[in-house]
Amino acid sequence: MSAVDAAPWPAPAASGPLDAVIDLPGSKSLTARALVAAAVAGGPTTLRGALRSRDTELMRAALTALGARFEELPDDSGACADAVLRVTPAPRPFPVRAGADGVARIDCGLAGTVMRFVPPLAALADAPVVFDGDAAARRRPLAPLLDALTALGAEVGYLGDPGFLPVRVGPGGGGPLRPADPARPEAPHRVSVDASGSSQFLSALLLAGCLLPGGLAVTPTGPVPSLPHVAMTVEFLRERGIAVDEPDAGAPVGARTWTVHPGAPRGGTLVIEPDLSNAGPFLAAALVAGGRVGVRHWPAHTTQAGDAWRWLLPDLGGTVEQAREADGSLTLTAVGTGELHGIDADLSAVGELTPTVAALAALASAQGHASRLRGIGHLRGHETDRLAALTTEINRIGGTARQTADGLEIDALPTGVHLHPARLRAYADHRMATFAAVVGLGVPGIEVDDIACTAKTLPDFPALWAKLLSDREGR
Ligand SMILES: O=C(O)C1=C[C@@H](OP(=O)(O)O)[C@@H](O)[C@H](O)C1
Ligand SMILES: C=C(OP(=O)(O)O)C(=O)O
Repeated sequence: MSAVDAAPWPAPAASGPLDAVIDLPGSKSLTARALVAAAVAGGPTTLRGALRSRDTELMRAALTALGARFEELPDDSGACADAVLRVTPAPRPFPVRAGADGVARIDCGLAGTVMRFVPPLAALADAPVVFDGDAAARRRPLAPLLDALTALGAEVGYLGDPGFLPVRVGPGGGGPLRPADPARPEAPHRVSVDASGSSQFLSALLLAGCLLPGGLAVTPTGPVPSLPHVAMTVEFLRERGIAVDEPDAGAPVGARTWTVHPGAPRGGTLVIEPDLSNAGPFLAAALVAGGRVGVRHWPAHTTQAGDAWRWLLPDLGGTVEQAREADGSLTLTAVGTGELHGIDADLSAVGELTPTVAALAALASAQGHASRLRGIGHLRGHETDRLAALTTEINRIGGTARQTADGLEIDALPTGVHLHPARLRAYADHRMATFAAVVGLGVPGIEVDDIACTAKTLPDFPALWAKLLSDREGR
């Protein structure tokens, strides 16, 4: 039985103002970087608060196939229910573990982080690896990264459609492992990449770049979306002792070069922040239902895209408060009245927040407000074509949405026209499933065909959502 054959999930409608405070598991993006850095580090790493979800389990399996070891320890802090992981880094070159048929395989599932961050490591392994994933992963862009690896001397062989999974990646003649210039061993390797389809191509090269003799200088040939995620990669490497030179923000596109210097990231203990992108649907719930929803342990400084909720939610009709708890941590609380505003926003830097923003915008359209979401053409290459999916699902419930070249427009509905119940499709996309959950708060009778796909980054979503709605005492 496939997930969509399972019984649809009835999205609960709001029955009154909320008053909840929640703890969320660790950030998917920070956990992915932490697992990769720990797997190639100069010594063992202990990770606290690491996310356990489909994406991060696949990342662990991928890095295990390249020789890293992961051991779960009992959580002695009592502070969080997430895994405490002890990571023993892989020796180099990474010793590839082949299956019974002599072929080493890595399953990427639908995880952009696995399908982008791990192939550069396979170029530094002792044998080729075959990467494949879900049917939807075979449609996600990969060619610019693989072209960059080929330019660095790796072996890349397409096993299906050129430019897509499945693909075999190996060290070739050892290209990336040799100095770029034998006469100047300190000189970095240099490569260009078109990262306009995904910032993950740039992050992937930077994460592996410190392992190349001389390091790696990467020049994107076009615009780069999701720049906070690149900043996250850079900050992450620097915190682990790797020097990274960043280009001037004002430098022209095509002339901006990120240079990562050689070295092994430091091991040690690392605490992962809660996932602020996954905080979005919960905070949005306060705007739809009215009342208050707090998220504990909001970081005071962060590179996570989800920190943008602090300005996005006020634009959409809510207010945001931050309070310091007795233990010194921050709780961020969204406060709403049920009255929503439309929004006209460039979301290129925070594209993964779009489905939640679109849910609020769709509900705002039934209160007479139009919205325009711009700068997010690259969402066509996410877990599903999110611009197509959001348009279809908003129109399915009686809204009026259309795609533009780089985003979405949602028209204000005439007075007296309401959104109506429907069974919404998730397209195997965790954020389309949570889009539907937020819509369902405001439109009684919404069902979701596949709520289980939220396990990609937030396995407990249905239970957390139920608690959000029942927890009237909150604190
Ligand atoms: O590096 C990362 O962890 C991510 C980068 C972004 O990818 P895109 O630049 O492809 O949007 C983001 O949307 C994705 O959810 C996670
Ligand atoms: C785009 C996303 O994921 P991925 O890491 O698979 O690219 C996302 O989580 O919104």
